[in-house]
Amino acid sequence: MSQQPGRGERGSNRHPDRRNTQGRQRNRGGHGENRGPRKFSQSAPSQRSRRADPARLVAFRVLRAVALDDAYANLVLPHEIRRAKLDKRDAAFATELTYGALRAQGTYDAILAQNVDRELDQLDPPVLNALRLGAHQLLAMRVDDHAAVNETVGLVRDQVGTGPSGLVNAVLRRVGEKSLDEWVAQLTAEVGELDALALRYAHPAWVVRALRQSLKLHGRGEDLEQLLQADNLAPEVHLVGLPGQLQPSGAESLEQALQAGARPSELIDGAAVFRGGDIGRLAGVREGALRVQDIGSQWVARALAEPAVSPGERWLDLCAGPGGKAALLGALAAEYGVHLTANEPAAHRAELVQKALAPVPAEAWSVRTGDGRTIGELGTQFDRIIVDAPCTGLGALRRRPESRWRRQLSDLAELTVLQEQLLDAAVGVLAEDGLLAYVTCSPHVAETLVQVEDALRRHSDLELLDAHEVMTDVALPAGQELLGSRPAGSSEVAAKTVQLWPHIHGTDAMFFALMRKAES
Ligand SMILES: C[S@@+](CC[C@H](N)C(=O)[O-])C[C@H]1O[C@@H](n2cnc3c(N)ncnc32)[C@H](O)[C@@H]1O
Repeated sequence: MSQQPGRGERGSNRHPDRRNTQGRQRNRGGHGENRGPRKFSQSAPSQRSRRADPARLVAFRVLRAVALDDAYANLVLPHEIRRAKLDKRDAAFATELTYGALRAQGTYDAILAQNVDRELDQLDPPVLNALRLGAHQLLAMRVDDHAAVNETVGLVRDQVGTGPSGLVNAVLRRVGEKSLDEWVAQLTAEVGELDALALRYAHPAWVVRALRQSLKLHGRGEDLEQLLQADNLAPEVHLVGLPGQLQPSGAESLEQALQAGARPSELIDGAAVFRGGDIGRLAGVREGALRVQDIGSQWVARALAEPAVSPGERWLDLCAGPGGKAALLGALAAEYGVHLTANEPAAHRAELVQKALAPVPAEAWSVRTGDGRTIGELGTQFDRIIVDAPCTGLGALRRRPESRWRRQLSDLAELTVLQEQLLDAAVGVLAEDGLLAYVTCSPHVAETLVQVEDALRRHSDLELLDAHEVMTDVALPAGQELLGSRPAGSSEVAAKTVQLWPHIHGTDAMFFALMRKAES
């Protein structure tokens, strides 16, 4: 690989919350080892590198796309890495830099604001993005200080022009004068506990508040810091081998994944955990019988689909895009001789659902492209329905580094109305004695417990089942143990529903409620 000037050792994937507490004397290892006080280049910024380092340029491009086009970093990054033809090591560096700078953006902005002589929103957006990248290298990566500053200045000269390079140089030098812990200590000296946690763990304060409330109501009030820490770690890759008589078989594909280094899930059957490695090279993934899917998602889909199925049932996935749960439900539907309708309003996402279901025998499923609120137009009653509702996604912050800063508290109002309407539409097409699963990848109380309580109030013919029991039934022993006991003194809805957590279950923070429509 090409030797990057002074980049230092890469790949620590560390985050602000997990950094050492040794202050300025930290050993950064590798050829960029830095054991003493920080050293910066003596040459003026204008005399330094004009060329942007390709890995840093990739990170810069992704941050620009996220800011300007509302792009998702996890979708843009692989494309930019391919475009720049980065080798494996540079790709890992670009990934850590991109995700780290995006995830900790709020914390870095607070630090930068201490060192810039104007409001941050008065800086050119590309300059601010470059400063965030520089801050992440200085404060959370094993990169030599002078390389972090010089390369960021070079990036700015190459991509923005020489004008702002002096400012970038000066600001980053000041940022590099303290460790992250020292900056956080300074910034949190006079703020309340919640704001201090928000800064330390790089979450917006309203998100910390929402997570704290949800943890409390689920009897885990002590866990807040652990959860915030878990949100900042890259998730492991979870795989599902689709069940049933598929060609090729999901079970065989899963076996191949295990031989390639994956380990079987301890929580549920048919799942595996893959750590480091290119999943694209697994034949099963290319052929579709082996899919990447969070184990929490698999777990709730199985909990709806496994209990006492009768052939000929009709199932509905009301919010199916991009098709993760639909693929698993479709494969189970084919196995049990039932039919799945997968509904999704966004045409491009409905296409993804079609693609996800492609390995499943076609007679077992169909896709409807339409608004879930109009599902009654089909004139069909369904025996099992999953409403995997559009939500804030606060339970999947590990996966989408930028999402915590993009989401606003005000989004909740619109989303909770939509969730309510989708639940009502689902109840309208639920057959007597039929099962309705309500799922979110958010633990926000307004999207979870409150939605279920309100739905039960609006629909007196709905009965809340014990989702805890159903999820325990489809879990392996370790999964049963991890589900644990119900929170003491919680409401009936909290006791009968399940909230998974990244720091406990290693899954997204999925919420699962199961209801049945009474026979009249
Ligand atoms: C949380 S995602 C579903 C994830 C999916 N079940 C899976 O496992 O891959 C929510 C989905 O709801 C869709 N959606 C948004 N508005 C909707 C509506 N009015 N009716 C039905 N689905 C909607 C979104 O496009 C999105 O694909």
